Amino acid sequence: MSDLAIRTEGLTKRFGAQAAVDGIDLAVPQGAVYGFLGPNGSGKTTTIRMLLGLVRATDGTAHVLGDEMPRHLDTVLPRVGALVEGPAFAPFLSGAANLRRFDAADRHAAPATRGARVASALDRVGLAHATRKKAGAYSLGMKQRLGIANALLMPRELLVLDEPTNGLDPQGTREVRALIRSFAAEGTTVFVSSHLLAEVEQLCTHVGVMSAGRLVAQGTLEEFRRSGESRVEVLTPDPGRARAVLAGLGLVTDAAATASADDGRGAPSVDALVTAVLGDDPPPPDAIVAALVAGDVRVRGFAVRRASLEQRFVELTGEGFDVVA
Ligand SMILES: Nc1ncnc2c1ncn2[C@@H]1O[C@H](COP(=O)(O)OP(=O)(O)OP(=O)(O)O)[C@@H](O)[C@H]1O
Repeated sequence: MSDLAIRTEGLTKRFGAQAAVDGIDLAVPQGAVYGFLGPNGSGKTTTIRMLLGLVRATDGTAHVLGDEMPRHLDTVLPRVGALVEGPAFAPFLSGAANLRRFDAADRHAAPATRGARVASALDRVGLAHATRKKAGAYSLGMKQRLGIANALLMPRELLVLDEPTNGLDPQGTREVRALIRSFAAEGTTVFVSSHLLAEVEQLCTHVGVMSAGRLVAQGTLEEFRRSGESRVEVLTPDPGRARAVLAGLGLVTDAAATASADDGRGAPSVDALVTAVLGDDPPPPDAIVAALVAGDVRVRGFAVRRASLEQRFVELTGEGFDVVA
């Protein structure tokens, strides 16, 4: 199982009677950009805190980079860069001075190379121009990038980022996303939590969906796309016959949305939209069209549509997502 950067089994955290995280089995492949998606309060931050050894699990196990946490905290954490709830920067110190302080607190960081490390981390996140500026005068996006620079002071195999674009304006958001992509391009595994579906869709190779403390789905983004229901849509002035043909193909048609002039050949025809769910092993679209035509259905429009990721997540969590990019 060494190909997993993060693996948990039955990981659970209870606060009193409430299970904030309820027996989750995470599997984060090495090299993945894993989007940990869920509405507010679904248990993402608590999970991340357990992974990093910031809070003890009530039950279950967590392995990070192959070693059990928190037992191997001392050897695992130096290999992990983390951004959790924004680090507390001293507002009156410059960005560079803040990073030097954090670097000095890391006993694995050689003091002789500190200046170079800090300069290169700031450069990496695009803050080279603002090294002397006080952190208190940074924009929110700059502060977040300083937080990421802090996570990058040492070479990391895994980055764990808790809502890294939260509160950022569109420009800051774009910058942080571009950074995450560049880490991924270098082969760093990234575990990033988000309540933004569009963000996960744009950034991630894998996704895990949390709902009320449970991991309700997990897999590649592509698997998610495919797991949503597909529907066939037929625009026709002959909805009755179209329904009969689709039913004959074993497809379950949706209730008619609109009444329409049906099957009256010669009568002024009104197009109706007939839709049906494509099940597990549907006939190919061309066979559906052929069957419709053979069944005397005048096909004026035809489409096969897959449920959007948003519809899929709503199905899974019973909650709407904030879809703003
Ligand atoms: N220290 C704590 N004591 C009691 N309850 C807590 C504590 N920390 C978290 N919780 C509860 O656990 C649940 C999960 O919270 P968590 O912060 O992990 O969710 P989240 O998905 O990260 O949400 P958000 O995006 O709002 O941070 C919430 O109901 C929260 O109130």
